[in-house]
Amino acid sequence: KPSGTTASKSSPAEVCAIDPTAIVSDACASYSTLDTLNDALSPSLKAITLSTDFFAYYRLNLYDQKCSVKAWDDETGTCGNIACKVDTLEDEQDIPEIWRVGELSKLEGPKAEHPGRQLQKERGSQKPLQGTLGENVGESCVVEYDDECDERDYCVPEDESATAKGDYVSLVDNPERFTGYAGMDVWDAIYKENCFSKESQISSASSRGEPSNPFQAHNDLRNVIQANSPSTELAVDDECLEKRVFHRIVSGMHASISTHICFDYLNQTTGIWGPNLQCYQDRLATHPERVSNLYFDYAILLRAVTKLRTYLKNYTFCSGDPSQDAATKSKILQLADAAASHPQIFDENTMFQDPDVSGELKEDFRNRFRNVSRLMDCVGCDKCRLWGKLQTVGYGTALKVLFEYDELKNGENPPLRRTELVALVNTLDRVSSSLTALGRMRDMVAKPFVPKKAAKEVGLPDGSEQRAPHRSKDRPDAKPAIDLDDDEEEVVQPYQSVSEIFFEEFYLVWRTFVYVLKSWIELPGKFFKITVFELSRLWSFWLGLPVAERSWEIQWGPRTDEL
Ligand SMILES: Cc1cc2nc3c(=O)[nH]c(=O)nc-3n(C[C@H](O)[C@H](O)[C@H](O)COP(=O)(O)OP(=O)(O)OC[C@H]3O[C@@H](n4cnc5c(N)ncnc54)[C@H](O)[C@@H]3O)c2cc1C
Repeated sequence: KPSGTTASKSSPAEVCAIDPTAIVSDACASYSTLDTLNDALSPSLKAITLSTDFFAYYRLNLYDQKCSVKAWDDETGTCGNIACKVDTLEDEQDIPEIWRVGELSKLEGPKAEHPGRQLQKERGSQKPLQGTLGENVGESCVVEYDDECDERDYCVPEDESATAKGDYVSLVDNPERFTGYAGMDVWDAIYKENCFSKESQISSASSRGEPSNPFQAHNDLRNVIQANSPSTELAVDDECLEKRVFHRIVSGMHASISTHICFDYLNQTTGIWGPNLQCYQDRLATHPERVSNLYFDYAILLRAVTKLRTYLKNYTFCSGDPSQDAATKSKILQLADAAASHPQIFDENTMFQDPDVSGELKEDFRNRFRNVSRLMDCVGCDKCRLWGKLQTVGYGTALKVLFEYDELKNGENPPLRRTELVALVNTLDRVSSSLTALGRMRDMVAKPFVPKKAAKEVGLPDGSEQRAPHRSKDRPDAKPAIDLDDDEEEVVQPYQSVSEIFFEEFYLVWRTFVYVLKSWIELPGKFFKITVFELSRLWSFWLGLPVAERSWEIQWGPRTDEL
């Protein structure tokens, strides 16, 4: 297959037209490589996010920050209008009670208020939260002491006026899933807001007296994006490159949220939680560029965690609890080591190359992430806001690590707060879960064998069938659901007769046979094309002409589901 290609736009009937062997644009790995990596790493990631106090709780100002976008565009004054745009949240009163935010998306897990400095002093370091998160929680691993936001951060400064900076929430007990919240206007504001006008780019370049090619870094980025832009959603033009790069990250985050919504969906008629394949088709399968952006996000997040390996070796996870500290450290280092043992999946050195513009681009990113984080305060659903805020901090931290950190140095790197580390690892876990969920939903569409009644229960369109949902044991709503985070979940086995099993196996053997036969038939032609291509490259080289990039590569055979 030619490297650097992704799928063309798929028809609604297709599952997902992304070619697994294609390289994810901007990253250095193919879709199937990232899938394999995710399969290998997700158990250790789960062990970290589910079972360490340090990574299972998060501190944020969830309720006290007003939806305000004032700072984002003081000069034009348009921010007020965009702020108004998100006031559809007020309209939730029109929604039937059962669908209101208060009903569906209230935080169910333990919460604790962050103690102010004075209270912390009085309570001492062992029980600063006084058991409010549960008696078994190592509070010294959870509490973060107030510090100031560094100017170099991609983070959002918390509300300085608040006496206590935020609440602690359990991420394990507040899973990201369908809430019924309609956030289209917030997404719209997020995508619209982050664009720099062409004029500002040109003026910034001309003020430096650069007549030609002032945007080498922009062009580098544009080239890699252009190589793999399968749809109009990521259409490449010359006007706003920063927006497009930023867009990939946000769109990947959006795709991840959509995946969790579709995978853990509440069927309004039956009250059953489970995958909604129509939702998957509508929001993901028919938009390969969104899926591509999700993979891109996985690559940058994992690369950031890998880059922190040395830093994590010297990090103190919870003062005063050496055993927890050691356990947490060993788990996160195991993940970083395992990730580092694979070839690099993302090369941040291809970005921000030009010393003349890289400072501005980084500043742009920082400002945009702050703006997006501020927009998260406009999300009118507690749980969505929790995960939205966490994930923007997670991506901001990844960018900070990728572009501000030097792997070989330690003391000179900018400080990393506990919340940033927790957000980064949990954001990676969100995207990792999304890749797994996408694979499952892809399989469900591709391998239909559950009776129609069960298919209807999980929202599959008429005429389709699918696997039955898993039954989750520990959810308060205890309805059948697939829970990627629950290792002990019981799988409801779908009904399959002996003849169905036989034909399924027989069909697989047949497809394998056809595949092998076809490969042998095509082999001489492929060898001939490769020889001609290589000779033409040699010819160009000999003449001193630019040598075309190699457009073929050797790959392992397909997975069973690709046959
Ligand atoms: C920060 C945030 C967090 C949220 N968390 C949750 C949650 O946890 N649970 C929940 O049920 N709801 C959540 N929502 C709401 C949810 O994301 C959707 O807004 C809602 O389900 C309605 O979906 P939709 O299909 O109408 O379009 P939306 O997902 O709202 O998308 C709006 C428009 O954006 C475009 N678009 C969609 N996906 C992408 C993409 N990946 N890349 C580029 N463009 C895209 C499309 O043109 C689409 O019409 C959240 C919303 C926000 C803003």
